[in-house]
Amino acid sequence: MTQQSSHASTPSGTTSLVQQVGSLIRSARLGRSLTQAELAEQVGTSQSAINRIEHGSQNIGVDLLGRISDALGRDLITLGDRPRHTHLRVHGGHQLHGSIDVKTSKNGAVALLCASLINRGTTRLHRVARIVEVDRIIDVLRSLGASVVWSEDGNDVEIHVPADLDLTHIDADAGRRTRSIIMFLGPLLGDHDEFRLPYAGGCDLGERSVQPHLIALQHFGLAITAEAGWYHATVDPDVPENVSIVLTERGDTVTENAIMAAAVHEGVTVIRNASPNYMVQDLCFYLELLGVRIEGIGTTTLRITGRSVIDEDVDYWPSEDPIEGMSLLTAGIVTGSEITVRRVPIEFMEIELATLHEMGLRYDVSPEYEAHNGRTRLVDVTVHPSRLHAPIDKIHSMPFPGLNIDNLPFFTAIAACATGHTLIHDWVYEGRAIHLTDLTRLGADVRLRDPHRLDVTGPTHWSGAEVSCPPALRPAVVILIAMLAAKGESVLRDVDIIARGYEQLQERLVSLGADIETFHD
Ligand SMILES: CC(=O)N[C@H]1[C@@H](OP(=O)(O)OP(=O)(O)OC[C@H]2O[C@@H](n3ccc(=O)[nH]c3=O)[C@H](O)[C@@H]2O)O[C@H](CO)[C@@H](O)[C@@H]1O
Ligand SMILES: C=C(OP(=O)(O)O)C(=O)O
Repeated sequence: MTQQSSHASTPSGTTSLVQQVGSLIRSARLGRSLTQAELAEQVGTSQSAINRIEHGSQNIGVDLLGRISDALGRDLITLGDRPRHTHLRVHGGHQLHGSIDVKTSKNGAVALLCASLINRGTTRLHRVARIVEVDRIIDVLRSLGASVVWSEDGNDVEIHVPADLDLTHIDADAGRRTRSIIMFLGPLLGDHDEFRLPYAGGCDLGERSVQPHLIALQHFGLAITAEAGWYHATVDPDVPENVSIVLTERGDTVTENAIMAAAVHEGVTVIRNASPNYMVQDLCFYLELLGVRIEGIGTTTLRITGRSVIDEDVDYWPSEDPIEGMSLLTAGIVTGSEITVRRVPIEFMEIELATLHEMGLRYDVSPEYEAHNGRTRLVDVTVHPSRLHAPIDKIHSMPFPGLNIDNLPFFTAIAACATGHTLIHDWVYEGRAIHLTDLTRLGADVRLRDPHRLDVTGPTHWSGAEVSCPPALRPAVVILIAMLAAKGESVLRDVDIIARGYEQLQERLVSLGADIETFHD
C-alpha cells in the first residue's frame, strides 16, 4: 500500500485510507496473536497510539508503518513495483506430536459473507477464518458501502448492509482476485435492475466456467453480457412465483448462487442436482436463521421458500473445514506421526478416512459432538504411524458425498508414502494435477499420465529441496507438507497463496513440532 495523506472519514462515509491501513494492521496483529501493548513495545510507540492507528483516528508516518510491517511480518507497505517475497525454510524428516483444532472453512465463510448482502439486519459470523480470501470479499463488501467490523479479539465479524448499496465503486481489484465474487450475483439480483461485477478470478487451475451460474440465474430474470473484464447484469423483475431449476453441473458455488437468489424470491424455488456439500449446508443453516424455509438440506433437491424483505439480527457459527482437516491429517500421515486433529466435520471426511483405512492407515475416531452451529457433527481423529500400501483402485473425487476434490491433492503425497502404484484421477480441474509433479523435486515418483491423471509410485525417500510455490492453494500446501517429511532443509519460495485459504498454517504446524521458519528476500 502506498502512503498518501488522508482523513479518517470520507464525505461519503466510506472507509478512508487511514481506516483501511488501521484495519490492515489490526488484522495482521491479531493474526500474530499480539496485544496492542506488545506491538507497541516492538515498534517503540505507545499502546494508545496503536489503538488510535487501528481505529483510523491517527495518521501514520511511513517510518512507523515500516516498523509495524517488520514486527508483523506483513507487507503493509510496498515501494514501487517491488513487493517483498515471503518464503519458508523447513527442516523436515522428523515426527510431529500433539493436537490441533480445525478452523472454520474458507468456502463457508465466503458464501456467508456474500449471503449477508441479503440481510438488512445485523449478521454476526463467529470464529471466521482470518484468511486473505475472506479479506478480499470483505473489501468488496465495504466498497459497496457495507459496514464490516471485526470483534476486538479478531474472531467474529459483524456485517451491516445499508438499504441502498452503491454498486458504482465496487473494489474491482479485490473482486478479480477471487472466484467467489461470482456469488454476489444471486444476492444482488433481488434488489437491483442493473449492475456490473468484475470477472471472477482465483487459483490457476485451468478453465472454470461461470456459464452454469448464468444459466441457473436466468430463472430469476438475470441476463449477462461480458465485456472488458466486467459482467454487465440486467434483471427482469417479472419472475413467476414458482421457479424450478435443474442445474447442469452439481457445483458448489452455482448451487449457493441459486439458493441466495431463491432466498430473496417471494415464492417457492425447487433446485435439482444441487450440491449438498459442506459450504452449501453452512449457507442453508444461516439462511434458515434469516427466516428462509429450506427443505432438503444435505440432499440434491432443495425446496426454498424465500422472502423479498429480510431484516433480522442473527448470530451464526460457520462450520469447521474438512479440507483443513484433511491437510492437518496429511501432515501427521506423511511424517509417520501420532497426532490428533480435533473438530473434524466427519460427514465430509468419511470417504477420505475409508480410503485411508484401505491404504493401511491406523487411526481412532472419537465419539461425535456438535459444532457451534448446532448442526454439523464433529469428531477428533488420531492418526498413528502406519505402513501404507497403494489402494487397489484409483483414487478420484466425486461431488459430495464423494471424496472432496479439494482433498484429492493430499492423496498424492500420501500415495507417495505408500508401497506400490496409485493412480490419482482429478477429472474436475484441467490444471491442478500438473502442480503436484513438483513433488518429484523432493524425491517422489509422481508422473503426469495426462492433465487429469497422476501415476504415483512409493514409498518415497523424501529429501529436502528448493521449490517455487505453485500458483494453486492445495498443491502449495501439499508441497509444504511433503517438506515436513523430507530429510534435511527445504525452501518453499513465494508462499503468499497459502494465506488465501489457511490461517497461520506455518505457525500451527510449528505448534505440532514442525521446524518451519519464515524469511523474506
Ligand atoms: C468458493 C468455493 O466454494 N470453492 C469451491 C467450489 O468452487 P466452484 O463451485 O466455483 O467450482 P466450479 O464451479 O469452478 O467447479 C469446479 C470444476 O468442476 C467442474 N464440474 C463441477 C461440478 C460438476 O457436476 N461437474 C463439473 O464438471 C466445473 O466445470 C469446474 O471446471 O467447488 C469446487 C469443486 O468442489 C472447489 O474446488 C472449490 O474450492
Ligand atoms: C479451488 C479452491 O477454491 P476457489 O474456488 O476459492 O478457487 C480451493 O479451495 O482449493
